[in-house]
Amino acid sequence: MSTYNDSVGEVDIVFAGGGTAACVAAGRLAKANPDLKILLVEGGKNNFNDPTVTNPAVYLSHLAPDSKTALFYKSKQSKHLNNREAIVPMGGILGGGSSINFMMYTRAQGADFDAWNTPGWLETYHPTGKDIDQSRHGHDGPINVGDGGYRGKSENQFMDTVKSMGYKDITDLQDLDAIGGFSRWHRYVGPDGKRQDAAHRYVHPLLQSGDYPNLHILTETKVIRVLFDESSPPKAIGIEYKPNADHQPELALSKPVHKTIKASKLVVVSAGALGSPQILERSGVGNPEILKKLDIPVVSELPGVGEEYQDHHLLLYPYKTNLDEGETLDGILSGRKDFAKALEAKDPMLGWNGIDICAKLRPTDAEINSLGANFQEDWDRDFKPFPTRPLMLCGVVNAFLADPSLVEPGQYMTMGTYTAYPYSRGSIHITSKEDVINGYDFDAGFLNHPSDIKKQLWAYKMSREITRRLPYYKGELELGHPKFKDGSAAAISESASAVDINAPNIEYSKEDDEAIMDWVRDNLNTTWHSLGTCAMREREKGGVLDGDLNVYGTQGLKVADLSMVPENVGANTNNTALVVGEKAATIIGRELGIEV
Ligand SMILES: Cc1cc2nc3c(=O)[nH]c(=O)nc-3n(C[C@H](O)[C@H](O)[C@H](O)COP(=O)(O)OP(=O)(O)OC[C@H]3O[C@@H](n4cnc5c(N)ncnc54)[C@H](O)[C@@H]3O)c2cc1C
Repeated sequence: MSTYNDSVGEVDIVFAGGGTAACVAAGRLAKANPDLKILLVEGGKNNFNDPTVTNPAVYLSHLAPDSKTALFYKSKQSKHLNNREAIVPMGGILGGGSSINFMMYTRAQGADFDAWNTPGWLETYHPTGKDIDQSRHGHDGPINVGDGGYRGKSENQFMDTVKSMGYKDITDLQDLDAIGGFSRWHRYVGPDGKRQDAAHRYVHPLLQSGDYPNLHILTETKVIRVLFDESSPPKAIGIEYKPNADHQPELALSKPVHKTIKASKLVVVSAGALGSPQILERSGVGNPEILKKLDIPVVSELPGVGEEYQDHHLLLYPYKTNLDEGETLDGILSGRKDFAKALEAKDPMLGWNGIDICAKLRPTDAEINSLGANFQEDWDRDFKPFPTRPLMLCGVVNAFLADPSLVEPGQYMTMGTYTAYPYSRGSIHITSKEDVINGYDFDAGFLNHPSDIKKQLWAYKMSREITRRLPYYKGELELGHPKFKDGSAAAISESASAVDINAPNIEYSKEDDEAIMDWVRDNLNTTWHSLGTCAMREREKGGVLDGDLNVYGTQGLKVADLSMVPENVGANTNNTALVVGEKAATIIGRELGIEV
C-alpha cells in the first residue's frame, strides 16, 4: 500500500510537504518502526522513475517557464534590483529540491552549525583529521556522492591554472573546515549515473518493497492548514488539504473539496522555506497583525513566522571556449544531442551535470580594503574572527546556462559566483487564507544590505581573472557581462585567447565598478537556497521553533525543513536539508521511544 486514500484513515504522523527533509525523516521513521503509520502529503507529482529526475544531464528542464515540477515564487519589485521582480524557484515534486536541483554536493562549514548555538545541533558535526579523512564523511547512508562515471577533462586544465595563480588545490573541500581554494566537485549521482534524490533513496525503496504498508504518500495535493484541538496549548491533530489545481484542474474546477486527515501523534510541516510559513500562518501561527487582517484566529503568537528570509545571491557569467562537444553540456541543453536517443544508447554523459569545479573563497586584505570602510567593518566583525567562513562560493559550469537560442551553437562555460552569508533579509506572508497557490506576499530582500553588492564586485573581478587564463578560453559573451563604457580598460573581449598566467590584472575605474554593480542589480538572482523563515531560536528573539523543532505555543507540531535554519550556511543547501531530515527523525524517534 502506498497511495493514501480515505480507507487508510487516521495516521500517526503526517508530513505537510514531501521535499528533501521530509522524505528523509518519513523514510527513516517508517523503516525504524513498521507499526508507525506515516503519511507524506506533497503538492507536486510523484517523481518515481521520472527520466527528467533520474537522469542528471537534463536538470535544467525543471526550470523551464512551463515546468510543473518547480514552484516559482514571485518576489515584489525592488529598487535594489533596478526595479525587477525576482523569481525564486523551489522543488514542486515529491523529493522537493532534491528531485530537480543541480545535484552539487556541498557541506556547510562546521562553524556554521556552531553558530546555530542550540544544544543537540553541534556535537554531531565535529569530526577530526586531515586531507581526505574517512572519519569526516558517512559511508553507509542511503545517499551516494560520486561522479556517476562522467567528468569533463577540462577540470585538469582548470585546476592547473588556479594552482599556477596561487590558489589552493583542495582535495576535500567538504571536510567542514577547508577554505581558500578550488576543488573537484562531487555530486549526488550514484555509480549508475542516476540522481540521488531523497524520495528515490529514502521513500521509494520502502514503497516498492511492499514490506512497509505503514508508509503512505498523497501527491498533487496541497496542505491548506494544520488543525488543532481545544487543549492548552493547542495540540495539532491533523491537516486540511485540497487537490493541487496546478495538477488536478478538473477536480479544482468542479469546486475543490476540502478534506481532512487526522494524525494522532504528530504533524510535521515540511513545505520548504517559502511553503512552511504559509501553512503555519493559514493555521493561526504567526504575527497576530497579519492573521487578524485575514480573520484567522490566533493559535500561537509568533511574529517571527515568515521573517528573516535568506538565500545565497547568484551571478552567472558566460564565456566562449574551444572545448570539444564531450566537454560541455551544450549539446544536450540546446537539443543538438537528442535526449531520447541518448537515453536509449545509455550515453554516460546523461549522468553528468557539467559542473566539475567548486570553490570556497576569501578576499585578500588589500581586496577587502578596496571595498570601502563599511565593508571592512562588516568583514572585521563577521569574517575575520571566523577563518573557515568563505565570503563567496564559486561553481564552474561547462555550458551556457540560459536560453541556447541566444548564442551561436558552440561550447561554453559559465562562472557562477554566489554569496555565502548574505546580510540581506526578506520575508513571506500570506494574503489569503484559502489560496494555496498565489496567496502570498514575498520580498526576497536581495541586495537590501549594501555590503552584499560589494561581495559580487570582488567576485566578478576575481572570476574573470581566472577565466581569461584558462587554456580553453575563447572570449567573453557580451550578453552576459557588465556594460563597460567605450574605451574602458575593462572592456569585454568577444574574441580572445588565454592570457599569460602572469599577465597584469585588468584595471577597473570607479565608472567600471559602477557598471559592474549596475549589472549585478540587473541580473543577480536566487541560488535556489531559500531558508530561515521559521527559525530555531529563542522565542523572545523572534524564534519559531525550539531545539527539538517544536513550534512554540503548540503541542504535537514540528517544522522540519530549511525554514528552521537560524543562521545561514556557507554551502549549497541540500546537504543541510538532509541533515535536518536525519536530525528530525532522531528527535521524533527519541520522543516516541523508537531507535532510528
Ligand atoms: C533549481 C534548484 C537547484 C538547486 N541546486 C542545488 C545543488 O546543486 N546542491 C545543493 O546542495 N542544493 C541545491 N538546491 C537546494 C536544495 O535542493 C534545497 O535547499 C532543498 O531541497 C530544501 O529542502 P527542504 O526540505 O527545505 O524543502 P524542499 O525540498 O523545497 O521541499 C518542500 C516541498 O514541499 C512541497 N510543498 C510546498 N507547499 C506545499 C503545500 N502547501 N502542501 C503540500 N506540499 C507543499 C513542495 O512541492 C516541495 O516538494 C537547489 C534547489 C533548486 C530549487
